[in-house]
This record gives sequence, C-alpha cells and structure tokens, in this order.
Amino acid sequence: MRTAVDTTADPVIRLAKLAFRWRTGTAAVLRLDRLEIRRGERVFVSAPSGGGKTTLLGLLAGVIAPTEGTVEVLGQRMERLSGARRDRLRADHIGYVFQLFNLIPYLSVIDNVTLPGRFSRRRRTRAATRTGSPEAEARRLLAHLDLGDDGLVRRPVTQLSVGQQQRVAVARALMGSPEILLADEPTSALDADRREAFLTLLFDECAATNLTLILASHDHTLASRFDRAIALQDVAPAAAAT
Ligand SMILES: Nc1ncnc2c1ncn2[C@@H]1O[C@H](COP(=O)(O)OP(=O)(O)OP(=O)(O)O)[C@@H](O)[C@H]1O
Repeated sequence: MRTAVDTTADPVIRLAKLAFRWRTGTAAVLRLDRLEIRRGERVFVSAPSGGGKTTLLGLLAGVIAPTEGTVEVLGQRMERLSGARRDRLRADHIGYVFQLFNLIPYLSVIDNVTLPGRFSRRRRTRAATRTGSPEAEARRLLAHLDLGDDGLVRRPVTQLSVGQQQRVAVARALMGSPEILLADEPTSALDADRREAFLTLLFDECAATNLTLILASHDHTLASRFDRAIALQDVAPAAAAT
C-alpha cells in the first residue's frame, strides 16, 4: 500500500482552525488558528507543563485526530486518511522522539535504532543509500551521539542510563532520513555537553537532508538556535478557557 504524499510539498505542515479536546464537552487543550511550517525549517515549540506540546506533536504525527479544523502533512489531510494510511505516512516520512523514549526493552541498542527500517522500505533504502546499510547508518548516528562503542550497541537498551536511552531514541527517529522530525523534550535527560552534541547532530541532519524539525521543550535556552519559536500559550490564548 502506498500513500500519495507529496515529498516536495511546501509548506510541509499546514494547520488551520485547529482545536483538540480529549472528550466531548471538555475544554479544548489546544487551539491554533493557523500554522505553516516550511520544508527544512527548524521550529521550537514551548508551553508550560500541560500546555499542549505533546498533543500538538501527536496531531502532526496522526496519532490523534483534531476535534475541529485541519492538519495537512506533506500535502495529505491527516484527518481524512484511514488509520492504516496514517500509519504508513508516519512510518515512511516522520521520525518521532517520544518524551518517554518508547524503546523496545528486549532489543539491543542497534536493533532499536534500525527498527524504522523494518516498518518502512523507504527508510531502509534511504539508510542504505546514505551509508551502505541500515546497520551502518545506525552506527553513524550513534557515533555522533557518543554511543559508538561496540559493546554498548549490542547491549539491551534497559542496561543504558536514561540519558543514553534518550540518545538512542533520537538516533532511531533519524534512521532512514525522514522528511519530518518531531521531538518531544528530547534533551530533558542530557547534560550541557551532550545537549550541544545532540543539537549539532540534529542541525547537521537538517542541513544534509533538508529535514523539517519541530522540537518541543520547556528549555528556553534552546530557542535561539532555531529558525522560529512558537509559544503555545501565546498562539492559543483561549485554550484553557474554552
Ligand atoms: N490521554 C489523555 N487523556 C486526557 N487528557 C490528557 C491526555 N493526555 C494529556 N491530557 C491533557 O491534555 C493537556 C495537554 O497535555 P500535553 O501532554 O499535550 O501537555 P505538554 O505541554 O506536553 O505537557 P508536559 O510538558 O508536562 O509534557 C493537559 O491538560 C493534560 O492533562
């Protein structure tokens, strides 16, 4: 099955008149009148805890559907796609760094990082084109994140520190050069040096593959490194009230 995505679409993300409620009759936790993100743009999203960052990323990934309004990703209206086509679009074109990592505990580091290639031929092929094989691409990404040690990459991820697991989650999201990277608090467990290495890798990837990056974080010190910063409390002032 194929999704008719437009990988050259610009803007790659377009939201309009968006509202999201977890249940009918409850307040909207997120409202956005309009948001457009261009190909290759690096966007920083901030909000206080509970302010809707994860909800926004979930809408962009098609994990949840808007209650009102539209979510267009790579030319596709997410809310109009079947669940299977949304899953395909996500697997082929979107890397997602989950706030709680969502690594597979019984798999090794390298097997976690190559996982997107098992669900997507496109990602597998792109990894092979870039470095020769998904394994070689996994090692390249891990080495950039200071996780290149041979013994370490064969270990189950449960034997890693939290900060190491977070970096594995980032490498996995970048596997096979997705067009869009959604990252939910991806630096929360990293010290200042690692955060720097992580941002350098991320921005190198953005430049090398024209990756569109949407990174959500409380950490305002990161904002100045991005092309644009969006504070959800500013663009969605009615969210808590309606
Ligand atoms: N599964 C759920 N069911 C019901 N309400 C939820 C669910 N997940 C989140 N919420 C609510 O939606 C609102 C937005 O949550 P969200 O996780 O998007 O915020 P956040 O900005 O990512 O927060 P944090 O920085 O603490 O991770 C919060 O009020 C939260 O309580």
